[in-house]
Amino acid sequence: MAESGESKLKLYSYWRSSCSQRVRIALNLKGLDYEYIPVNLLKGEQKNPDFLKLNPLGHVPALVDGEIVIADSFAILMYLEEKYPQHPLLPSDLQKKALNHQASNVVCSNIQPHQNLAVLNFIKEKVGPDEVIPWVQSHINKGFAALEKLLKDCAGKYATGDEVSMVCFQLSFCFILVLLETQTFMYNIHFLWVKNLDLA
Ligand SMILES: N[C@@H](CCC(=O)N[C@@H](CS)C(=O)NCC(=O)O)C(=O)O
Repeated sequence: MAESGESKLKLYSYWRSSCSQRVRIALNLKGLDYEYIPVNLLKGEQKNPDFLKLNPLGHVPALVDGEIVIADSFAILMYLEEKYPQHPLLPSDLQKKALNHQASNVVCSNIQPHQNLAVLNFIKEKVGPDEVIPWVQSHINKGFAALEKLLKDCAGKYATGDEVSMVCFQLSFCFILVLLETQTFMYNIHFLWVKNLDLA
């Protein structure tokens, strides 16, 4: 659903990127139409000069809304929430809202960065291939242990109650951690409406 007179949203994304999945889930939850532009991280397309103009860090996702460019999943979710209030990503209860922010930031700051391709390759090259998994696991496990404590008293059907909210999207990255054979926990994480997978 693009509003009349507005250009269609564009999402630069990679199918296996957990940060991009969060945004795809939010877009689909809110019923927003968008153009999907694949950026193949394994082929290094995130380092193409044209993409670096959108995000100098060379990370997906990036959302383009007319003249507005936002290149960070948390910032994108907040933007979508303000501009398209339908199917809210955050509960109205202040405490639950704060909890969603806190848990989302644990994922964004303390867990996800450790399993980034650039980080994995750096450890592999500078420290050694056998060190990658233990290094990453030790950091990610700390984040999960904290999340588990944070959410244990409020989890319902979803992470912070019976409504889908932002932190569920943040947690959609669990499948990557399963690949890394690290400790996982699942608070009924639903892979909602993840569409347009680019399997290239
Ligand atoms: N804080 C950023 C992190 C973005 C990020 O780390 N994206 C990963 C994919 S999930 C990426 O593009 N990695 C590319 C690389 O490591 O070269 C966000 O939440 O959007």
